[in-house]
Amino acid sequence: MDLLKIALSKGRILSETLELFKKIQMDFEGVSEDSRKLFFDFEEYGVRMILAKPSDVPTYVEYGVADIGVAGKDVLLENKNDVFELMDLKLAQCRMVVAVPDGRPLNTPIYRVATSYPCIAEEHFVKQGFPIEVIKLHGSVELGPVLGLSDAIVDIVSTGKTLEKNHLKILEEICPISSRLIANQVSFRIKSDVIMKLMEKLKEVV
Ligand SMILES: Nc1ncnc2c1ncn2[C@@H]1O[C@H](COP(=O)(O)OP(=O)(O)OP(=O)(O)O)[C@@H](O)[C@H]1O
Ligand SMILES: O=P(O)(O)OC[C@H]1O[C@H](OP(=O)(O)OP(=O)(O)O)[C@H](O)[C@@H]1O
Repeated sequence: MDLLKIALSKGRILSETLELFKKIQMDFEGVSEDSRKLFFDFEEYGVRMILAKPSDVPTYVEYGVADIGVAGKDVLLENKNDVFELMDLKLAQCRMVVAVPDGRPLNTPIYRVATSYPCIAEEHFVKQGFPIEVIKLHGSVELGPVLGLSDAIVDIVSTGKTLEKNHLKILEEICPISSRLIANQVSFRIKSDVIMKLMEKLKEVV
């Protein structure tokens, strides 16, 4: 049987994603990062579940080793993989923002921006007509302005706690972020029946 291969993001959004599938009677029991196993077959649902690093999910889907996947809009905007974005699953809702030190006087120029999202940051400032230097960091980007590495950051904000604890404030919002269901372009055509059925069920619970 040709299983529908679904790539899910490990980490913070895995449990929410599994909960969502549970709501449509797909209980992927035993899927957990703790087991260190990275793929699971569920013949009863006709599904192979793949657990990937969040930023790699669209890559697996683009190359067709996964038919569909769940990925953050941030990853999709940054990586620009050739995949279909099918629906907003409304999980892991947060915002992509520009943040600066909270005591920063208005209109202070921004020259350097620390971020894990260099493309999103670059595009945002280019649109505004500001040439900036992007400093790529892999996490804890809030340290950029605190340590004097950068004037601003472009990063995700959810509760705002990380900004607050590091004396930063939002200067502007770039876009809202949430998890999206994506599909490989060929799989979407040849497995359209099963993918459409899955989407219909998901739409009822999202
Ligand atoms: N603070 C947050 N609140 C809600 N959603 C978030 C938050 N941070 C990230 N996300 C969303 O969850 C997705 C996965 O985030 P997660 O931190 O697990 O991945 P990651 O940054 O690639 O982690 P790591 O590099 O540690 O594996 C992101 O792509 C984003 O869409
Ligand atoms: O507004 P908050 O609720 O505080 O969430 C925002 C933080 O969450 C993410 O970081 P994460 O926890 O993934 O760690 P990281 O800095 O290592 O990416 C993001 O990069 C922010 O730092």
